[in-house]
Amino acid sequence: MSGLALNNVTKQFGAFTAVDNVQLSVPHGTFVCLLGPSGCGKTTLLRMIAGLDMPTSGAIVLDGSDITAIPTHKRDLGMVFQSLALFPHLSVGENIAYPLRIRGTAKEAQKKRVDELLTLIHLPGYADRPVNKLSGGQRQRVAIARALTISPKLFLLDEPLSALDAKLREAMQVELRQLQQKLGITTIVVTHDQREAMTMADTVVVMNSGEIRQAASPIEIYRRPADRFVADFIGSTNLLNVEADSAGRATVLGKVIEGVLLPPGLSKATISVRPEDVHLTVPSSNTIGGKVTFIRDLGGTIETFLDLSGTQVVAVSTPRERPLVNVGDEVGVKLSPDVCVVLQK
Ligand SMILES: Nc1ncnc2c1ncn2[C@@H]1O[C@H](COP(=O)(O)OP(=O)(O)OP(=O)(O)O)[C@@H](O)[C@H]1O
Repeated sequence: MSGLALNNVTKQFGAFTAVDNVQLSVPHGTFVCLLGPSGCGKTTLLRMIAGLDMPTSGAIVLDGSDITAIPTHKRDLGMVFQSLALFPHLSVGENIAYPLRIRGTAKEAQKKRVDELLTLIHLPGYADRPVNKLSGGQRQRVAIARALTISPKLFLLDEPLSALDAKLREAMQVELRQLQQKLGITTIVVTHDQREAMTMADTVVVMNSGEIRQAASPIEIYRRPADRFVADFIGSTNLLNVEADSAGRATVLGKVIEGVLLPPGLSKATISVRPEDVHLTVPSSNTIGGKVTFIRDLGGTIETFLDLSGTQVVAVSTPRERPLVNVGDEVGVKLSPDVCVVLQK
């Protein structure tokens, strides 16, 4: 297979397992984001792919060859880490040309490649500027360009945008994704920012405690979370306890949610329902009864907080579709089956 494969990769530090039996296949040209809470093993996994850490067991395979024991500098990688490590005393062009210079590439070819890359990162004509005179975002682009100078097989980035302010960071996410698509380079980015992951990735890999909990497209992760951890970690969600009736149908507070079945043999479970999928209506025999406890109007969206006999639920709507409710109102909650995800774990 062309691309990267992680086969049962485990990393232990003494008795502590930082990465636990990770299995992942990254087809050539894919953009993958490793996402998860602090300490879940993202950086350790990236460092093993980079050859900076050796797996305790398992294999790393690139384009069909086992590279587990190959040193970093022979892996054909481009890397950008949080501390960009640009050479402050060199110009933009000298920084970008550095990987070619140490390989003894001819001056003319170096210059040509630098110009190509400067166009690619939207900084044409910047070759002679000192890097310490650049803005944060410009420096970030130079670090990215330098990592791409030798057209690597794999592009690895660890929290590359975390030092930037929110606005610039969002712009750079779009830029990085567009650049990756233009070059078709297999890219793996570590981030703890789910918006960033959703913006850039073909595949989001959600990790917790050293394990992959789900690896799927952003929309699938959001719409069909594999378990409770993923449902709760990605976006915000409502977790509702459900019980099976005699026909196996899910019920909330005694009301059947038509079309949602619990797996055979399971009498209780939790369902995840996104706030934008909670619809409010007038109370009736087919709705779940709730009371409005708080309304937060954020301009673009309105959050309606509800109490469903002790369970807190949030419904999000836009001003246009805003239900006419006030704090203290009794309302009916309607859940359509396609928005309810039954979580077994
Ligand atoms: N060299 C090491 N020796 C011992 N423990 C380590 C070492 N490197 C990492 N760890 C531990 O392994 C776990 C995973 O660390 P890692 O840096 O991969 O997490 P992370 O998901 O990247 O977290 P963050 O988002 O905070 O950077 C942590 O509990 C960390 O303390």
